[in-house]
Amino acid sequence: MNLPSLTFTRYPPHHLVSPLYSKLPKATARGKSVDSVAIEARNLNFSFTAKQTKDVTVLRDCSIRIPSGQFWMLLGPNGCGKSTLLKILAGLLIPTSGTVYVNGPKSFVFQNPDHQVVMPTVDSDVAFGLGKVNLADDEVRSRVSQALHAVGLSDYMKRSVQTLSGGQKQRVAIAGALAEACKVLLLDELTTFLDETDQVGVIKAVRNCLDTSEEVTALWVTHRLEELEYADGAIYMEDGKVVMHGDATRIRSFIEDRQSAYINQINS
Ligand SMILES: Nc1ncnc2c1ncn2[C@@H]1O[C@H](COP(=O)(O)OP(=O)(O)OP(=O)(O)O)[C@@H](O)[C@H]1O
Repeated sequence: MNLPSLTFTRYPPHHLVSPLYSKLPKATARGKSVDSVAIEARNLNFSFTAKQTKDVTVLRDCSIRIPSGQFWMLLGPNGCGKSTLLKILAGLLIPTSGTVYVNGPKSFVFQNPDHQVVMPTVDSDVAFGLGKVNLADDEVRSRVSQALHAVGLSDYMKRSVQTLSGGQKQRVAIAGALAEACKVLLLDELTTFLDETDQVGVIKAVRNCLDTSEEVTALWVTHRLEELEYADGAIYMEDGKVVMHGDATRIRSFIEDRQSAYINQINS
């Protein structure tokens, strides 16, 4: 794969970067040709520092690469470091060492749907982030309308956000990111608090955004193996390390084998 010239942020500044693993992902998905990278992290290490106790090492030498325009999922047991990795990619945490490149603008959507929406109506919430750029009213309306269409909420434009389900609120948050021409969506366990209908609605909305735009890339943290059917690729972590990286079907089988072995072990 020919890599574009990427501007990496290097942590700490003097750190020497080792080469990427050779078995990073294939550059094709769902018939799309993929010729650029949206997210790349090399040799990330991260520890939480605490005054009273020992530092907690959370990420150990993690390297990932996600091609542009693809929907990837990040899986692993509780506490393995998924959210920490996502927050580093979002720029919300600074790694102890390693390098990070994420195409911008990027947007982080949190787990709790009630933390996503800030304005009284759907259209005003989607337009909220556009307030910081100087756009004509027509352009704002057009972006809001296109973004709501992409997440399947065109008919909800004037609805009070208080009347939305959790999944609809997540979709409004995603629409807000799309209205701001977001290139990378970082999505942290969005389906955790949702019922089954809402779960499917949110994941299909993300899949649809990517299918209708070559420009948007998404990384989705989840515990639900069944969601992998929507993914172009996946990353599996354990204990702060990237254990597998690439084909979603292969990763699903790997995790299912791991779970069966664990169940057999506790039953024997
Ligand atoms: N602020 C913090 N200070 C110290 N340790 C933390 C802090 N935040 C998270 N951790 C620890 O870092 C580790 C990784 O947490 P993280 O939330 O990234 O895991 P996760 O894989 O997303 O877990 P889950 O699936 O349960 O959401 C855990 O052991 C957690 O206890």
